[in-house]
Amino acid sequence: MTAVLTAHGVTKRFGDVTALDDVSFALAEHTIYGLLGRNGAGKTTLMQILTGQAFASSGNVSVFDAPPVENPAVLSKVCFVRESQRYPHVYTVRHVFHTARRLFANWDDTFAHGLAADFQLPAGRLVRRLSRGMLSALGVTVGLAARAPLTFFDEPYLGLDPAARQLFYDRLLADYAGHPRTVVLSTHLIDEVSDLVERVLLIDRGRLLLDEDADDLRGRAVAATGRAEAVDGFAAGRTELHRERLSGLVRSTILDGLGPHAKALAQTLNVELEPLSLQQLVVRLTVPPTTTAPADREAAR
Ligand SMILES: Nc1ncnc2c1ncn2[C@@H]1O[C@H](COP(=O)(O)OP(=O)(O)OP(=O)(O)O)[C@@H](O)[C@H]1O
Repeated sequence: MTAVLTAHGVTKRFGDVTALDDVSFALAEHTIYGLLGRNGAGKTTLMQILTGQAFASSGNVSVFDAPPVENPAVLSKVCFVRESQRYPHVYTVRHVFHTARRLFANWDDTFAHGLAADFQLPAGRLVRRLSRGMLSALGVTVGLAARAPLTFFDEPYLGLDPAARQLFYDRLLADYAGHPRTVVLSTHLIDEVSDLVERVLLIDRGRLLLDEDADDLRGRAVAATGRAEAVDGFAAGRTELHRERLSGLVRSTILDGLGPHAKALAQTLNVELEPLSLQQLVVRLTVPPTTTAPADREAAR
């Protein structure tokens, strides 16, 4: 794999809060990542450090083989789109595009104006007069048209309605096909991006819980439903993440439960198997179990 970014042992402390705890991973070129995790998990803090906007308390980051902090050569290849982006008071949408053209070597003005039209973004309007959704559309437009080799989207599309979000996903995929780059999407809308992302980084309370191929994860866990003894028989020796009772039946969430052997066993035991979506899996891995079922998060690594 050709890495565009590597992070080694990145830890970030804010007083007694450890926002990131010994996080290490690499981002490959030409890959779309989903950066997932619950509120306060550390996603924004991580992206700020990776884009040179904040210092790690310890550990190091290399972006295109150099430290990103105050490094214009590196930062010209990196685009960080976030909802809290501030613009000068007098800026219109057109001004933002002008500035982006100077900042990003691969900026495509025609693409930007095409996206603005798609999102019904008035080019002459002051940014401070845009609606929340329009501001999100502006962020997304800049992130796409910049065509930066490394682009981070920190939930910039939260203000977008479902149709506009779909437009963003469609445009991203279409443009990515012609102009492959590394994209990191931080989002809580996991089901929506589940088919888009190729690899998943899951952060839980500052620690990197998963760094895996999205396809592998999609088939990784199952919900097994049946009578308690049957489910016990199926779950024996497997990693059970969660268990609940449903009117006389037991439903157990199990990791690595979908192989041919498991399917045959489930059939014999009369246990019904249902694959978990990426979102369900992330919820199960990051929400503490409310029952006495054993939960082995380490096994998910
Ligand atoms: N400047 C700061 N000072 C103190 N604590 C901070 C600061 N920035 C972040 N934190 C804390 O660090 C932790 C991680 O925050 P971060 O914003 O990175 O989470 P997140 O995963 O992006 O959350 P969300 O999904 O809610 O946006 C939280 O506990 C947060 O309160």
